[in-house]
Amino acid sequence: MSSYPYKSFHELSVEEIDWQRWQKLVNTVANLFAAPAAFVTQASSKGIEVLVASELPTTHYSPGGAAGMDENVYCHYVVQNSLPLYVKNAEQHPEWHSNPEYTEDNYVSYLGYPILWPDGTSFGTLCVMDTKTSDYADQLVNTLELMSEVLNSDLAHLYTESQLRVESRIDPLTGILNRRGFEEAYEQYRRLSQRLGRKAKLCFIDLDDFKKVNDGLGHEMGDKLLQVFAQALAEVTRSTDLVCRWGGDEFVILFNSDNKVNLKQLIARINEFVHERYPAHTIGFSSGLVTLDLNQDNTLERVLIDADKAMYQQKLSLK
Ligand SMILES: Nc1nc2c(ncn2[C@@H]2O[C@H](COP(=O)(O)OP(=O)(O)OP(=O)(O)O)[C@@H](O)[C@H]2O)c(=O)[nH]1
Repeated sequence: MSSYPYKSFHELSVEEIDWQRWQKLVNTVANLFAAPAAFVTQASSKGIEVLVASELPTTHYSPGGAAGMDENVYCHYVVQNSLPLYVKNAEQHPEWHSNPEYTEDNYVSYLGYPILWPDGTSFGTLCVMDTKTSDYADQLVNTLELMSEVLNSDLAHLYTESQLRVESRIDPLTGILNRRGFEEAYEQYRRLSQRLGRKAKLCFIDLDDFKKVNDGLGHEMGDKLLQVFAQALAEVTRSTDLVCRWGGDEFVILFNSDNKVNLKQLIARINEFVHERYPAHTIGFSSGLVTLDLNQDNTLERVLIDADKAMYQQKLSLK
């Protein structure tokens, strides 16, 4: 194995972690075991990364420090097997004689419990290390297990919270951003673009006579056409563009680039995509494209009014 497949915790879009509580917990573990070091670690692409370290002068590793996959450290065993590990005296176990924690930092004793994401995948460990051999009472060992379960449940809350956050920003019918998700993403993009001096284009799209589609073909078919239309938008745009179902039969695309947008070509590609899947139906739509000057404080509201106007002009010209 070259590295753990997990993202570093700091890269996850979770903001609600109560670091102070985790710090207190780790300090308490060191205290309770009268040990020089306790840690919460995470398995990440770096290997085993220290997330929280006991705040003691005797604690050798600090947050951010990591042991690579080639280093025979205790936590690898716990993460890879999702099992606790108790080494009372590494000297008596040749398999740990190549462990730098033992050979270089003299951590001869290790007790660690796995910390798991709610889906059962490894998160990391809660562990305590000592430079003396140890013989912890069962009660103490059980306490560490209990504390690792507290961390598991913190992670479960974070997981649910971040899932909910994602779900509340996605339109359930089409799977693309909903209005709320788009508004947030637009704000982020606007701020970033102002800093980087980037430009963007925004396209507002409204399906033509969609009421007639529903009335003529039924609501279910209407839903399917909305889905395939959203798929078409996602297909013909770049992964860095934002595609949103603004509501009902209205869609918005934010083109995240300085590149020219060829609306005619885009419309043709959307039509082609839909036609390949539903040859018997065409989805007529009108679109309005505006260029955004992100150096001006262009609120989304302002931009959409302009795009909407451009679109209605097109719609009227077709009637
Ligand atoms: N099947 C389906 N229809 C929807 C959904 N959301 C909105 N609609 C329908 O989309 C239609 C939108 O109607 P209007 O806004 O009047 O627009 P239109 O009929 O497309 O007319 P123009 O915009 O003037 O071309 C309404 O009939 C809505 O019921 C949905 O989730 N599923």
